[in-house]
Amino acid sequence: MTLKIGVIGTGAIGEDHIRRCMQALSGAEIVAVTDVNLERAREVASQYAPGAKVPEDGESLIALPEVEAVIVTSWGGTHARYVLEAIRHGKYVFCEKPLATTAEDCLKIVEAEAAHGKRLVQVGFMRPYDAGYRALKALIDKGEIGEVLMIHAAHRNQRVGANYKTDMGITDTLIHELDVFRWMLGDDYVSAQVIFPRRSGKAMEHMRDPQIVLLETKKGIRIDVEIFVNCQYGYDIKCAVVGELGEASLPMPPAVELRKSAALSTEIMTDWKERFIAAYDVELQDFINGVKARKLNGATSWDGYCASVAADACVKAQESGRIEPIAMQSRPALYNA
Ligand SMILES: NC(=O)C1=CN([C@@H]2O[C@H](COP(=O)(O)OP(=O)(O)OC[C@H]3O[C@@H](n4cnc5c(N)ncnc54)[C@H](O)[C@@H]3O)[C@@H](O)[C@H]2O)C=CC1
Ligand SMILES: O=C1[C@@H](O)[C@H](O)[C@@H](O)[C@H](O)[C@H]1O
Repeated sequence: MTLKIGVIGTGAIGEDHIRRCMQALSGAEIVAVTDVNLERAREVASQYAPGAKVPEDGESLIALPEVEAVIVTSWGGTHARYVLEAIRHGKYVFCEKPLATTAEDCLKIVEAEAAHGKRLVQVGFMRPYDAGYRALKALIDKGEIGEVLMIHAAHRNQRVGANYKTDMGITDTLIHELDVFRWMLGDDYVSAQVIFPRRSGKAMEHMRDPQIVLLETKKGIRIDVEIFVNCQYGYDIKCAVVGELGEASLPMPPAVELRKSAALSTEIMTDWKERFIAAYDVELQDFINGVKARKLNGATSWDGYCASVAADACVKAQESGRIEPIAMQSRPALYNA
């Protein structure tokens, strides 16, 4: 059986997921696409999914009887309304991160899904599907470095556009770390602080970049994450986990070592699409298989909510300069492992 999917939002990652479903993965086809920019939706459909319908808005797409599952890749602020609408129709939905831009909206989704009584939502946190992070978690779980004490991490983008604001360093960028560390450590956050080092002259005038986020978990693990979204040289994701017995680091993606002119060099990627291409493939194939098996495996609405609560505290900490507490509601039984 081929799973019939509709996609809302045909920008950068929407287009890439449509290509992925139509050309790289198996068992699914894109039968409808839409975007507030309908011209863009038609262009993407004609390139990758020529037979797809182009309804005038996301709600109409979700209501189409042939659409069995929905992928939401519109701007973050629009996610909640589409995810809630998909749940109302009892349809499976893959929502790109963030699940919603406020913890309050994430909680509405959690409550709607819990009321429905079974999982319908998978959040597009792809790092738990990345081979490097999986290897790192496996090593930690085996006890190779003993109890984890600290994490030193960095999330660097080459540059960002004019619409990117300082708080997006948290809600759009750090949100990946907020999710992946919960998954890797099986732990939750209790507080956050944000420190601003000297501002890079390469950042747009309206934004403060870089920033350092300090997190503390329930177990007392301390995490520092550098967010630097105009680092100029490449897309660089680093993560070193320090335990009682040693340190384990996220591997770099494989790259040829070049020895030339008395120098040894390896290429650094510049684009998230390439850096995590395999993880996105595995993640979406798992969603397709999960819908068919009526059992989703990837990040839950609860994970989306937890990341968002932590993100809200970090944004507050950006403004207050203080250590801000992070407290979750109690977890509905639907999300118990
Ligand atoms: N998992 C990951 O690594 C990544 C996730 N993302 C997430 O994917 C989402 C989209 O990001 P990009 O593709 O980079 O942005 P983008 O700006 O390239 O594309 C977003 C598209 O959504 C459309 N759109 C906006 N509001 C809409 C609405 N109400 N209904 C229908 N379409 C609407 C826009 O016209 C645009 O074409 C964001 O939430 C972003 O955080 C983006 C990049 C990587
Ligand atoms: O999700 C992503 C973007 O939306 C975000 O803007 C980037 O900072 C991240 O590296 C990328 O993975």
